[in-house]
Amino acid sequence: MNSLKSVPSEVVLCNTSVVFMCAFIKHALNKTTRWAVHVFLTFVSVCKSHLLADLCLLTLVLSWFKGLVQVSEQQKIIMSEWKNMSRDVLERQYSPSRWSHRMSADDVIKAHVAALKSGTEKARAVTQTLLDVPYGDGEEEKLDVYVPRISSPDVPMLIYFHGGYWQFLSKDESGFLVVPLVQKGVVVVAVGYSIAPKGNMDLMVSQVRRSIVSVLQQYSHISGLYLCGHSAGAHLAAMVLSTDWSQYDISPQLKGVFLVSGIYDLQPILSTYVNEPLKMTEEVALRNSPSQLVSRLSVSLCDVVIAVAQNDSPEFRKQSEEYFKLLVSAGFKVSFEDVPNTDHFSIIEQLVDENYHLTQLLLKMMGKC
Ligand SMILES: N[C@@H](CC(=O)c1ccccc1NC=O)C(=O)O
Repeated sequence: MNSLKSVPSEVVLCNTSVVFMCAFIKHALNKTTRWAVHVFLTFVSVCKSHLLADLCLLTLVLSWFKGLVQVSEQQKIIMSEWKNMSRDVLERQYSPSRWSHRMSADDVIKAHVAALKSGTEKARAVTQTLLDVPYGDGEEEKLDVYVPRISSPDVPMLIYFHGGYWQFLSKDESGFLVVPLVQKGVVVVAVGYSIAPKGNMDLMVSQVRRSIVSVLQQYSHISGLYLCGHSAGAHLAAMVLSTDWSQYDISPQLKGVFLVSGIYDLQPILSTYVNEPLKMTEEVALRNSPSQLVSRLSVSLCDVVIAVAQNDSPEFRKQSEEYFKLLVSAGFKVSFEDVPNTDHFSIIEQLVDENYHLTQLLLKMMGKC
């Protein structure tokens, strides 16, 4: 065996600098592998064989290269799976009704609209209401307020943004979730906004933000402000969470945001039928994607719940998982609820029931359980 002395000094120097270079790059990629590199380096420095030292170096370089390829491949798969989908596949992924296990796509939508309408009629029959309160000058810039009968010093307010892919539904069938909340002393507000094709994404986002400001100006005595949204409404609620309030008269202190089966990255729907009435450009989709705005969020004490249906499509489920991870890494207090035996529609319809898991969670968030 050769002693270390017999290895030419320039070889040792060159090998060592390559090892350090690898270690540096590897450190930039993955902090945990730094320790593996340290072990290699120690091994190289103590071994007495020129051949062994070169073998170590070769192994290290090869493992780094393999790791580099694997990491970038994984990142590519995670970041852009939807980019590899054909239009047909993408449209299926973004057709929530086609993933229900309960009924056909058409029937599940009909049943959804019927459930929301009858739930809202019942809520209006048993609750004190203030309907069509304007929050702006636009025809759709109105909201419905559902008020508890018993007055209490602790009155939280829940503002609800309806779903419907920014092109269906309205506030008029968005009172279905009111009864179990109002019974516990929560004021519920259902917000109307200008759906497409009349409205566009920038307008809808501006409307929901302005609705909050207006409500807070009229109800300054509430004990806490909470938001809930379903599907497109969860997207709008998440955009409220991402608001730079410096341009507004007040800066609302949100205590909790309850997001149900939402979309947080609008890019995948750009090339689908969903975008036909919306007519979003890539720029519009990016500036209205909550997932793009997380880094700008200042972490607040606000609680966030991200709920997704067991039978939401894989793309919808992934949207929720990825937004959840982004909020966690931004430091938010956020929890993820994968709701069993639900689809995109039943996950929200069941809020009519006070014993439903999400109703209980929502009440718990508002300190009313
Ligand atoms: N094309 C969509 C339609 C849809 O999302 C929808 C239609 C009516 C009412 C609500 C809907 N989405 C719910 O949030 C689907 O396949 O479900």
